[in-house]
Amino acid sequence: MKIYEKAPAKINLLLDVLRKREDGYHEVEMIMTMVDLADRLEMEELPRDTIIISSQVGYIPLDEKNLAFQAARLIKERYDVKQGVYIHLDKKIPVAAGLAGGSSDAAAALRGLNRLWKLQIPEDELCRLGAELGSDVPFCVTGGTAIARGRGEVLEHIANPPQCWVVLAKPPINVSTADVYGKFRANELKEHPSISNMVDALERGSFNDICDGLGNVLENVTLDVYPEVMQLKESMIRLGADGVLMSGSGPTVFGLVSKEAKLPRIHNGLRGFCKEVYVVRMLT
Ligand SMILES: C[C@@](CO)(OP(=O)(O)O)[C@H](O)COP(=O)(O)OP(=O)(O)OC[C@H]1O[C@@H](n2ccc(N)nc2=O)[C@H](O)[C@@H]1O
Ligand SMILES: Nc1ncnc2c1ncn2[C@@H]1O[C@H](COP(=O)(O)OP(=O)(O)O)[C@@H](O)[C@H]1O
Repeated sequence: MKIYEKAPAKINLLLDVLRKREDGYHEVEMIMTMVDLADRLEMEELPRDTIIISSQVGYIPLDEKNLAFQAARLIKERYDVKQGVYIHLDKKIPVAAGLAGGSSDAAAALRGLNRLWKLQIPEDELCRLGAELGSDVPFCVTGGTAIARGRGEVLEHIANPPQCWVVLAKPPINVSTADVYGKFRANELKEHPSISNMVDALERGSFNDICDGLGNVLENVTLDVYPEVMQLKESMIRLGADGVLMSGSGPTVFGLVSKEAKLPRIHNGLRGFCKEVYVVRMLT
């Protein structure tokens, strides 16, 4: 039997860092939501005790470094599953982009294998397993829109944003999340974006207030190293996007757009100097 799972990309509408913790991670407060740009996982049981990963792209690891591999290994170990699995990853989400592609693949593997092997693991337990694989994985297990606290794994679900267009532009650089957090200095931060304003804007479904409330304290770290990310932000604003922000640790910049008629200008304007531009819907 073959089963399929979608693994959508996330964006951070808000990302605040409160402090560095003793365990090396940073205490965060983020608001995350999903967009309709997704990898697709095909999973098939194998009779022998093995995990095989394949993908149509050549630039991701296919061995135990792959997060979908790690998800399968974790479920097999914890639930004493003797069968193996073949997982094909149809990658559409750009890699090391701040869009949680690897985390979402891991989450989709957890959900899919739970179904394939009829394990009946409840969602909160899948989230706990996910947290062992990465800070963003629990959110990718549940999807929706959530405030993420702790190192990202403590979730509180809130209202989805109103439907709108999301333009994603990824410059041709790969950013390491660990490097960005490593360069971040919490004590040099002058301003924190307001979580409560954003939650309020989401609850009221106010597109304009959501655009006004966007904020990411990691932006300046990445912008310092890669000025092209700043250029991309400025271009998106100039071309008419209503709200613009870097997602996660970057380098992808997203623009929220309410009017479809604005999209061709933004899309064509960006494609002039950025090859990877995607126009998608919010996943609500
Ligand atoms: C920045 C964010 C925002 O959503 O996303 P991305 O830009 O990676 O998509 C996340 O916090 C990334 O989550 P994730 O990519 O799952 O991180 P992990 O694998 O757990 O951690 C990678 C490394 O980032 C640092 N890290 C991560 C999370 C956190 N709260 N504090 C940290 O300091 C640690 O150095 C860790 O070794
Ligand atoms: N299934 C996967 N898809 C993409 N990248 C993966 C996967 N598994 C492991 N990785 C590794 O994880 C790193 C971070 O990738 P990704 O999750 O796409 O980025 P980000 O943390 O910026 O959201 C990449 O450098 C890649 O080598």
